[in-house]
Amino acid sequence: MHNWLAYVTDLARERRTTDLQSRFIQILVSELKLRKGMLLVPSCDGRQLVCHSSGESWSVTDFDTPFAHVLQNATTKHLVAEDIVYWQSNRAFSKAIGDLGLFEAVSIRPLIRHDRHVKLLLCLIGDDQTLSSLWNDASFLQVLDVFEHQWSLLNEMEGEESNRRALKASLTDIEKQTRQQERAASLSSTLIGDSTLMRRLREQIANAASSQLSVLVQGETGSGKELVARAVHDLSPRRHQPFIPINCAAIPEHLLESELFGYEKGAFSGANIDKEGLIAQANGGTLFLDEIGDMPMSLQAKLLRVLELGTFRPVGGSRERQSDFRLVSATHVHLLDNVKTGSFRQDLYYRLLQYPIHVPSLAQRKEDVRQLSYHFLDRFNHQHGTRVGELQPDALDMLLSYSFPGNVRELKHLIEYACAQTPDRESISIATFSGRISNGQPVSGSSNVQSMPIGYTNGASTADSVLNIDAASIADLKQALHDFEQRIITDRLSQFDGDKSKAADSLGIPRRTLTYKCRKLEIKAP
Ligand SMILES: Nc1ncnc2c1ncn2[C@@H]1O[C@H](COP(=O)(O)OP(=O)(O)OP(=O)(O)O)[C@@H](O)[C@H]1O
Repeated sequence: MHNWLAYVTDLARERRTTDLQSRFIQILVSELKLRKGMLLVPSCDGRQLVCHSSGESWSVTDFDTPFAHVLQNATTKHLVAEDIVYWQSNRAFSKAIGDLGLFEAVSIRPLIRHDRHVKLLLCLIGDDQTLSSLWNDASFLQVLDVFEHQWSLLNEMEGEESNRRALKASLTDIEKQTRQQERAASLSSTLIGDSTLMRRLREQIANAASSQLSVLVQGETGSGKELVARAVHDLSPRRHQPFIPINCAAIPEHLLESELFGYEKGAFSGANIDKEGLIAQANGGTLFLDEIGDMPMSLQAKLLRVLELGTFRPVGGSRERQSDFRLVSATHVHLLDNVKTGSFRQDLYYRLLQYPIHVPSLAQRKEDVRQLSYHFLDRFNHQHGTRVGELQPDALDMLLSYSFPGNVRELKHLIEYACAQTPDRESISIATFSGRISNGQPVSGSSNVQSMPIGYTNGASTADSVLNIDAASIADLKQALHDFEQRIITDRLSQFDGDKSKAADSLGIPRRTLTYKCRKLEIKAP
């Protein structure tokens, strides 16, 4: 005679279904001296039954175990040794049951029927007589009832709790997504363009900004890589710390190391004081290495070391320094090709590429040409206090059919050039572009002296005129210096028949620097 009711408080005390199940089976096994007891729980998709304690599972789609039948018919099965032979072809089942003794049986009972669904199976293996009388024992059936109630209650509470957690997680996800979208949208006043590609780019920037990963920005010259790098910094948690840019192509090789790492007094002749490098200055903020593809091999190894260890040593220094910076790099070359040809370290490449961002060329997003054109036109008017009107339809059409090898930078220069050619309050005509674009192609030498406005006086066309700038009419110093530099280099290149080494020598700058300037100023060698 079992005192089942003594266990009721035990069961009512459990607060989790898993604990309740274990406690229940424990009670049954010890009270009935069973060989084994299991509770089988249908998986979420209903295709499997999973044992509450061992995690073993049985498919219930093939009906090759009695479990599937009990689940389907919702009636108790009591199987003695000869019945079990029939099911022994299912290895997992026969392993779980083991060899039944002569007086042993397997009882499988469906529990907690709800909407014609069975929520649990109780499987008991033990003495045949004990098990067959169990289902007629009123006091046991009362305990079973308590167990089922308690299980349903806990299961419902756990379901609600998991729904609450899932809801909270999805709300957090939605909030995060909304925040990311707002951050991406906040870039639309600096990274102009409403094309799908531009919107996707802004989203990528917002995602990259919230991570700590190294970002590699790739894209054609003039497509906006530097703007993207800056935006990654501006949206990142480091935005109140310094953004330190350096162009690896613009600095002579022998100076690049000391620029980046700094130097200590006496490191070389002329090093009269300690000088902090850009890596140290970027501490807490972002270091932007533009034209990373031009970084010399020797420095690539040193950069990799800084990225791996977070420490570096200034030139001539003996002590390691620390700098916590986030690296953003950019290149217009296909860096993987450089890796293949051995001019760029593969390990560094993958270290830089933790978060790749590709900036689409302007030709890939022609929809943005109009918006960008008006952006540059408004900026021109604002900077020069002018009121140049809109683009005439055929002028806009010409821009839309142009291929823009120099990307957004070229469009910007074209608009500035057109504005400078257009009298105040008049609209920009197609004729203003005639010196720069013809039949959808750049006019050769269009970046030369004849076409560029300095101080917005027309007609400066020779090297001599470089010195004849109407300084009083300069309204944008940056633009004037740009044009001035462009004229000098263009003139010097034509003087040396396009020989960059000679032109660079004659101007007292390294060839690398000249090459870099030519690209930046869109100067094509004659
Ligand atoms: N989406 C854009 N919206 C507004 N201005 C842009 C956009 N993209 C580029 N620009 C402008 O175009 C010019 C060139 O951009 P930027 O210097 O970022 O290009 P880049 O890809 O870094 O060029 P390079 O390869 O020569 O270094 C800049 O004046 C920049 O402000």
